[in-house]
Amino acid sequence: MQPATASQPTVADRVPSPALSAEGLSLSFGGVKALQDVAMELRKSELLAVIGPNGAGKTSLLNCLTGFYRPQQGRVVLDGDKVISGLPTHKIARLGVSRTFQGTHLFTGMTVLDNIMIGRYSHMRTNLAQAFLYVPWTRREEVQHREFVEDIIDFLEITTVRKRVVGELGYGLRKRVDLARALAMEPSVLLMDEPMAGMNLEEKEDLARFILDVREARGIPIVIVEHDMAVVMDIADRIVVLDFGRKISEGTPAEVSGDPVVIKAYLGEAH
Ligand SMILES: Nc1ncnc2c1ncn2[C@@H]1O[C@H](COP(=O)(O)OP(=O)(O)OP(=O)(O)O)[C@@H](O)[C@H]1O
Repeated sequence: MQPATASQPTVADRVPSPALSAEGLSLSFGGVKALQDVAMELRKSELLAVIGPNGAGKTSLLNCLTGFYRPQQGRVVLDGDKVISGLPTHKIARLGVSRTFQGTHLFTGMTVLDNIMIGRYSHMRTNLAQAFLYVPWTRREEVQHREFVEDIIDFLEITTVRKRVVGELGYGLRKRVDLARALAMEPSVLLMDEPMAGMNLEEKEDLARFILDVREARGIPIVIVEHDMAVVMDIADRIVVLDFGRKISEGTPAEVSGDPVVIKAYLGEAH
């Protein structure tokens, strides 16, 4: 076999590095093993769902990916070469990992627009004193951030409520504002923790459409933790299945839903 030369790319050169990957993650709380040697890969532009029965470790995995939990073993790598496990959450967010939460983490007394502007904070150069004195570049910077945010507001079709206080909005719209706030951070990957929980069918269909749009129109790869199997099977490109902290299956929706190991894990939950 010929050795690879500078003019002959190797297979590794041709395969794009994953947007985000986890290698050998283990995490325990006392005697509870929340994650055991879990590996996963989020490919560029894909929508990857993480599913599993209650207590399987889905939220723990998401928390390790975003730095909320620090795994005792393993590492998380962004864009093929940036090791982010061990970094504080705000640094991980600044590097482009953005998330939405179970429920929402919005300021209910503030307007939709102001909540989304908070998502721009990590991109602002202006400090508080400069903002107070309103120096000229502060004004220019604010205009640029406003334009960016208005574009997201249009994209998520929340223009009519942009000046409304978040506390007055229904749950479906709040979740859309939460998604807008996450997008305002200009993420390179987006992680969503149970976005459909507590929604009616119409709200679920709306949000599913916007999630697909984020992936398709903005090219942002997404990890979604979700209990609603109909939604997962409909929108996911691939699925990772956890049970008792271990990865028990991985593949396309068709592969995973036909996997006897997965069926057994879910039947075990029902009985
Ligand atoms: N902060 C914590 N302290 C102690 N135990 C925890 C903590 N977080 C998670 N666990 C435990 O780790 C295990 C995995 O929990 P995790 O919340 O990650 O599962 P999950 O798959 O997201 O569950 P669910 O679908 O019910 O939200 C569970 O046994 C849980 O009780």
